[in-house]
Amino acid sequence: MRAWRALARAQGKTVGFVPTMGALHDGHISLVRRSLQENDHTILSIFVNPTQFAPHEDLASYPRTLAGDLKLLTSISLPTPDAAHTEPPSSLPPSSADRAAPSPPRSVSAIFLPSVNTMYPSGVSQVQAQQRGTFVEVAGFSHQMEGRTRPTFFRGVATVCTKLFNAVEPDRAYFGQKDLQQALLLRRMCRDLLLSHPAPERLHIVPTARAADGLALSSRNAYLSPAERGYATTLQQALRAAQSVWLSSLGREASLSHARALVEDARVRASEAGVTLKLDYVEMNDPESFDVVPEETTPGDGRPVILSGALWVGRTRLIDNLILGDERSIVC
Ligand SMILES: Nc1ncnc2c1ncn2[C@@H]1O[C@H](COP(=O)(O)OP(=O)(O)OP(=O)(O)O)[C@@H](O)[C@H]1O
Ligand SMILES: CC(C)(CO)[C@@H](O)C(=O)[O-]
Ligand code: BAL
Repeated sequence: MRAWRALARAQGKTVGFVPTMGALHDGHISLVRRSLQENDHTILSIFVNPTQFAPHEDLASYPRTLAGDLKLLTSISLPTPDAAHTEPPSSLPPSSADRAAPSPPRSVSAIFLPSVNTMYPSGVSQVQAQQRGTFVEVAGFSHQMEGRTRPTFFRGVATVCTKLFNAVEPDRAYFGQKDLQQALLLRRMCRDLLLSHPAPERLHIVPTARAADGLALSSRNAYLSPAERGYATTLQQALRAAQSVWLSSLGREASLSHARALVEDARVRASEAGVTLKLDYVEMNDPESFDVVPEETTPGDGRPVILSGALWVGRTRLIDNLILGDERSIVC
């Protein structure tokens, strides 16, 4: 990894990085495409990180599909931005500049598949009290939203991403909006740790890729039975319902109550079909502090708000979110 990175630097090539846990889908591919557009090299890592899973969570069963992942990654190619922009209109004869050899299409340059021992030289435990070695905590930002149900999750994510960033030293890194709290927290971590690889403003958040019915793509969707899949869009529908109430300036609680009521209706229907739905949370939080927004906040205030939630569909925990307002004004 270090030799590959040193060569890219010596050649003056930029490196974009997409960290993943594998079981790749079109959401991951949208991050890869964005990186291919913006960097000379794109590197993707696949590492199922034990420390972000609590002992009762699904580390053992997490989908691992390496052969398919590698096949998918090697099939992606994108015209280089230069080649795409210099194509002459077809009615004109090519100029001498146009006749210069076109740049080859860009594809993923490298795939980083570290072992658990490489990533955790001091050993690894999913039990925080038994962990030894160096860990990274983003204090004050790891207990809200996802962190309330998964109190050790962001410590594991921040730790592994620090290590991955140190290994790859990317110029830019790409994360998905589906895991919005994770991406914002990592941006803050880069700022707090004065990282230049990537600099916080070069940690990019890519919109959530969705199935045709609106379900956010996720590796864990593979756990869903066909009957469960029929109810998996409930969370997205609930968030949309809350959004419409929010836009009528009825306030946080009215909006969230609407979402909860929609989930309750779906829960009753699902249970008649033998499918269990259980709402973990729906919340509205400030994108900078992650605090719950005050009840009196309205869309007219002009500050963006994170509307997010998690829903158990059978034994599968699905998450989703919407940014209400102008996401470009989110600073951290
Ligand atoms: N639907 C999606 N759209 C855009 N980015 C996504 C999507 N799903 C995942 N990502 C992003 O891909 C990166 C790697 O995520 P990961 O490998 O955990 O996949 P995942 O589908 O989120 O898995 P999980 O089921 O564990 O949530 C993260 O930055 C994540 O936010
Ligand atoms: C960022 C990440 C790769 C860290 O393990 C993981 O949390 C993920 O895939 O979202
Ligand atoms: N995409 C988030 C990884 C996790 O849930 O563990």
